[in-house]
Amino acid sequence: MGTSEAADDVIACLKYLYTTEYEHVRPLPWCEDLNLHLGEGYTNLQFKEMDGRGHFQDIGTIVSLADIYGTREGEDTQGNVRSSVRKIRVEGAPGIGKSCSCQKLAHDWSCGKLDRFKVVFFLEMRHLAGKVKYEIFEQLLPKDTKITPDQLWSYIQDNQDDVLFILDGLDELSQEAREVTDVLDLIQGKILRNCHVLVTSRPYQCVKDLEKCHQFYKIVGYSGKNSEEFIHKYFCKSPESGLELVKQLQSNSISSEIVGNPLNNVLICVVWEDNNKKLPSSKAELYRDIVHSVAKRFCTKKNIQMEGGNLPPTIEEALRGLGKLSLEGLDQEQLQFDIDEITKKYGTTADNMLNMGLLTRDYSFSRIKRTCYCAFLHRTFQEYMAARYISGLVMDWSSREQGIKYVCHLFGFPDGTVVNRKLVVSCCRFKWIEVQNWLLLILGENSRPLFQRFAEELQKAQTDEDRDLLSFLCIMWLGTSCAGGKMAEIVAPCLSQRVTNVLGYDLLDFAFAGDDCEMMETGDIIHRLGRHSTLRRKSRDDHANWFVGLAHVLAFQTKLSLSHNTSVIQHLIIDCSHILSMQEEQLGVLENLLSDYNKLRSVTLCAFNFETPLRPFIPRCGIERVVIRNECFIDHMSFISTLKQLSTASAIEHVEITYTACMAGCNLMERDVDFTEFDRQFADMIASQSRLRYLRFEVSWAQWHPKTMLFCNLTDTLHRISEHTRLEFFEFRLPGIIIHDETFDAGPMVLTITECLQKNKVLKTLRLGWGNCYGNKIYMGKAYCSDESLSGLCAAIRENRTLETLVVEGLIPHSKRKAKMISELIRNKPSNYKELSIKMSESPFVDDWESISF
Ligand SMILES: Nc1ncnc2c1ncn2[C@@H]1O[C@H](COP(=O)(O)OP(=O)(O)OP(=O)(O)O)[C@@H](O)[C@H]1O
Repeated sequence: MGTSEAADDVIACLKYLYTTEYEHVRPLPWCEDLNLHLGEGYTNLQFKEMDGRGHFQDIGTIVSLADIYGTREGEDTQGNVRSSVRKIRVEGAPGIGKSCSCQKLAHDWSCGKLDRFKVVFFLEMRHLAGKVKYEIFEQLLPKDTKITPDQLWSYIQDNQDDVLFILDGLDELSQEAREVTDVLDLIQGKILRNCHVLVTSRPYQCVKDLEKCHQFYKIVGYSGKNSEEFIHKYFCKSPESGLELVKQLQSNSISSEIVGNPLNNVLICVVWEDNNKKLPSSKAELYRDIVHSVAKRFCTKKNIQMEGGNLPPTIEEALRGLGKLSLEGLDQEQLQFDIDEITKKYGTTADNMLNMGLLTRDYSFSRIKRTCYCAFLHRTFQEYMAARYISGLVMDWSSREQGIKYVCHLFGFPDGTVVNRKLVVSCCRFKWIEVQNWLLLILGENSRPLFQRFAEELQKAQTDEDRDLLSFLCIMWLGTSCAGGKMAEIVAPCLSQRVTNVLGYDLLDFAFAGDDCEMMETGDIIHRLGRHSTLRRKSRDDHANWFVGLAHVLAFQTKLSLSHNTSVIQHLIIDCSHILSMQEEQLGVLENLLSDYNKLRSVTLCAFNFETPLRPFIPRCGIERVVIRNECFIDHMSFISTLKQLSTASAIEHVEITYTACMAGCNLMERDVDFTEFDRQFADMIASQSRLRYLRFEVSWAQWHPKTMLFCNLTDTLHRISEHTRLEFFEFRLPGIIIHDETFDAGPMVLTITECLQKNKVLKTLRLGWGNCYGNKIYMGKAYCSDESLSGLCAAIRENRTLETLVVEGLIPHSKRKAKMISELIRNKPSNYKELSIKMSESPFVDDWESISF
């Protein structure tokens, strides 16, 4: 057989190898049955190319490494660039897809997609032990190849421009191999200088070996779209699973950068599948599995023996080292580490720490004073590793005490007295928020000592402010913990009877404001501001967790018998705007618990807006007092729904509803609003709450649609009040000038108030007010009522013996005769009245209403 025929045979063998063996990737090398088909599963990665000034630029269009050659091929026909670029360097973080891309390149060639090259040799550097000439045979060719290494070598020498060497993982080339191999000569063009070489390595490793390469690419992983695409490909046999996982990932706080790493992405798919199509119950389990798989992958790569599923002690030691490094780094706000220092400090463990795959290397930004450092694949990994390290200390008897001390310190409960609790806990929250959250997830029931400490501090709290803050924190942390239900048993008995998520300040804001910014450098402030804005999002999670924690506490306290003499939550003050950050399911749990919780006496709902359901917070039994303070615009339907919900609660004694702003009727969608419905609902609520003693409704600012005039009509409501046997206080206040041409007959209202005063024998305070007040005058609109009606009302007022306060503003239109009647009444007010006032309304348009005939 001649050399050329033999070379054809080699080419055929290589193609066969790449189309068969390299057709699949094994993401978990120890798991033989997990083989992903490259042709179907390969997902586009994002690449960047370094420009002449040392900056990486987006190159957008390249889809796989084959495109690098595709592009240059095109250029060749026009400008002969083809000959100048022969050595290409590709870098990327661990698991980012370097090997996979190389495999794809070889596979593409074998399928005829890259016939610009006659021969492609794909060599894995970690298996390289000698000269390239022999390694080709060792790694790629069958034993009975019909060509000798020398013959093949001379063929390569003769066809250099048609030969591509793909050299994967130069960073994995062993020291022994380095001493004997000529692969570096090949990369540096010292041999076969016209051959094409594409060499990959982890970032900034083997820099000297690669500095002469003509082009430099960096793989930056999946875009959000790519990562979803991969998930769909992974689940191509059950597309609905893919959709479900994508949805779960979107609602989970798993960082998109983490899913952007193809290895992490595939691990998430594997873990999700193994876990009955659920993301592990906690993020901590997911990270635990990812870290474990990365470490196992390293063992397989390095031929380090494992016992069963357990990691060998050297690897556990390296993971502990990484945890300590993470923790110390976070303490110093350090995300990058000097490699030399790690090697000095961690001795023999350093090698495994650096190469396991959790750290990636990079250079400092400075081009003048370059140092090589390493960093975790993502900050979240660093935070997770720090928490993993501390929880490791807590769970090991020999280091437990030290671990617990660490934990308490991180949560802002150090040994010794704390002078400014608010400052200490908020600064710790600011600095350690993620580690705190991880710890609560990893420790589970092992966080008992921490919650015991919270309970002690709660008992020691001196002021209401301290108690509110500590209760808020405890409840929020119960909601974060994966053993929140159990831990609630420890803290619940020490919580005060009044709990609230309204602190008057945001913990994370407070810590920021508490820092001495003048002492910080500008860069530091900018960095902190950036971090601060991400933390703002976290603060929403804090409130969502508070609701979850509250559910744990209520579940525990519901089980307590009434005779149990521990203190239970009786008063809730809730900023409802945070409900929006809660998930539907969590809200359902809370609603169920609250509806069965009969120990609640009062609930105050603040900043309630029409998107927030009120229902979950009004227990069906036991509640005595409901206060709603809303600062948002609210529509008519929400008024109605609030009243309906109040009607269904049993035995309420006190209801206060205050809206700072109201848009009723303004909304174009509400043109056909029937405001008599409002009166009906108000009346129903009063009728169904037989124990009601106090009812107050106030809107302090409103814009009205002309139809709102009907809002003045409270006849049904007043009928119910006249029959009520307990109601002592009723106040109704509605502002707004009614600008329209229709008139309002106030007669029926005046008549109903009259009847109410005649019939009711319990009411002590009745305040009714409409219209806006400017100076001493009240402007309402074109109302009308006869003098006879007013005279009847005056008589009823004189005869009523129970009322102590009566104020009616804006309802009765101004006229001289009416003014006289009223001043007479006031002058001779019966002795039971402490306050008696009837203010008439003026019209903004018409001076003398008497002149208008009806
Ligand atoms: N483009 C891709 N499409 C689909 N899956 C991919 C892709 N890139 C990587 N993967 C998946 O991620 C796993 C890890 O990728 P790969 O081994 O190529 O990473 P690497 O960058 O070579 O990592 P290391 O530096 O640790 O060797 C692969 O086994 C594969 O399952």
